[in-house]
Amino acid sequence: MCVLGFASLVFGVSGLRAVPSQSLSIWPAASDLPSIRLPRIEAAPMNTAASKTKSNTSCDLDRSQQPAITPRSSHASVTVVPGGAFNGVSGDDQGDGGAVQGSVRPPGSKSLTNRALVCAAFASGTSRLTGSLVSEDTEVMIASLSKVGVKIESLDAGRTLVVEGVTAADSAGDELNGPPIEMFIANSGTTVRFLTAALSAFGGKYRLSGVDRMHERPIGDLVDAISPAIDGSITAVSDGGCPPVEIDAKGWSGRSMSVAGGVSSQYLSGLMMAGPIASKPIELKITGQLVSIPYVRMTAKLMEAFGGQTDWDLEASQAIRVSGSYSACDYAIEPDASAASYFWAAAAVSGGRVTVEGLSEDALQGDVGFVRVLEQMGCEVNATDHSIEVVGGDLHGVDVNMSEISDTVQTLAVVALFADSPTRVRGVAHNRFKETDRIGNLAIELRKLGAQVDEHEDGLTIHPLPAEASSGHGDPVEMETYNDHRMAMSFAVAGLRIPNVRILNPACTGKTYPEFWADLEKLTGRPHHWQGGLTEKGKT
Ligand SMILES: O=C(O)C1=C[C@@H](OP(=O)(O)O)[C@@H](O)[C@H](O)C1
Ligand SMILES: C=C(OP(=O)(O)O)C(=O)O
Repeated sequence: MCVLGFASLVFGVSGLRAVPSQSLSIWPAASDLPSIRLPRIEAAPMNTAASKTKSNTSCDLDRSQQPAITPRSSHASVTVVPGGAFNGVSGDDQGDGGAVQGSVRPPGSKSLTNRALVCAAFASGTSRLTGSLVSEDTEVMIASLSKVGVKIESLDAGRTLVVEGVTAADSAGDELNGPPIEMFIANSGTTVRFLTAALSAFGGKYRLSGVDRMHERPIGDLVDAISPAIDGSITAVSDGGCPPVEIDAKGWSGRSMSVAGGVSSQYLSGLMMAGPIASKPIELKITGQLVSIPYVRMTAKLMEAFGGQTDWDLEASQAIRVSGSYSACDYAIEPDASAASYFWAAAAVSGGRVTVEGLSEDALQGDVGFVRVLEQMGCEVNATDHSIEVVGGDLHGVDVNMSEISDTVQTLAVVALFADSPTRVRGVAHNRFKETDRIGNLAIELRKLGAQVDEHEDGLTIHPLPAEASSGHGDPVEMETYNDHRMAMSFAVAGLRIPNVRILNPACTGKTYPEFWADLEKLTGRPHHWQGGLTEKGKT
């Protein structure tokens, strides 16, 4: 049965450079994490007790041993043009230098597109996914699924995907004697984690590899969860339990698995989505605290739309039972809420007013909760059942656990620069394992703007930018993006307020939002300044 539900969700709320060498633990103490029940995100006033973490992970990365971060893919840079009441221009002015005002509809959600692709790929029948994201992360998912025999037709410039699923009968049994099917998953965490689970359940011989950074991002806990249940073998090849992943299997023979939740929720989501592909009910036990919980609820809702069933009571038993099988579905994908955070932040830092269309507070994506943090900081939030508007106000620092909305930490850190008191971000130790170290490298870059930023094991304290720093620097400040789309998009928000913020490798937004720069230009009504030969394709 196809359920197009937008169920309500309670908020819980690379240039070449050696990374600093330090030991890293990523297992936050229970006291530092949100309770397993989804709380509404409450950003407390600053100055609550500092958090503690303990080291207890099989996925520690010895960063002194890591290769250098992937080089920048382009030598271009972009400087967005500041504006707003804070730069001597009335907040009511439109156009050049004015506060950011307007509305925008971001492209489809990466998380929903890649989930819907997996469920549709292993469903009986033909699904139609509308509002899909067209970006690197979805392209590598589509290319990989196509290699398993899934037929995916792209209409409307990729925004509609017609997916003809494969079933267990089509499983790649023949390939078991031949070489593995090679899949390139770039730096897409959702793709490698979802497919590792799904393909091991489906059966066949596969090798999933990506860019250098992907080979530093942990997947060992997922491989460890699958190993005892697999009829065959599964290996994470790189040191510390990181991709490439090699699978040689006839599917899953076990029915119960245990997975650690503290490094990434994508492991659990992957196992959940793989359950119906394994064609028999399974039970998943979560060990330790679970990060990014709203994504797991999103997984359950998405699966439901395609006929997968999940029965879970995280609070009582930390266990999820998965059953059912997938059947084709027409599914409408929400705009991306993490992408929306940059536009809401643009209103916050420029004293403007921005409406994001196509999202409501009932969205499946927990990142819509970002607006409630902005509200705690002093912004006004006006939500309807199809849009969320943020109106800038006087900004105050907050103390907030962002474990549930960790993709918006960089956005919030930039907004925090313009508050009148410090902001403490907690609960995001796992952010060190994303496209780059989103704690350490974020602190390095924000300091370039003149901010005092304290790095903690589980987050950051961002102190307000001194007045002289927010009025700009004579020379451009070059902001490294580490090939991390969210660094680039967040620094664009800083550039809306601070003159001469030059963002390197802007094309890295292509991971989830190739049209970001064009959409921001449209919203601000003023062209950015491009340097260094970025092509029109790169720009848009
Ligand atoms: O399941 C998903 O779609 C995602 C889960 C989150 O990862 P973690 O669970 O690793 O925090 C998030 O950062 C990522 O962008 C998308
Ligand atoms: C962490 C992210 O992506 P992923 O883990 O899917 O690569 C992200 O998009 O911010």
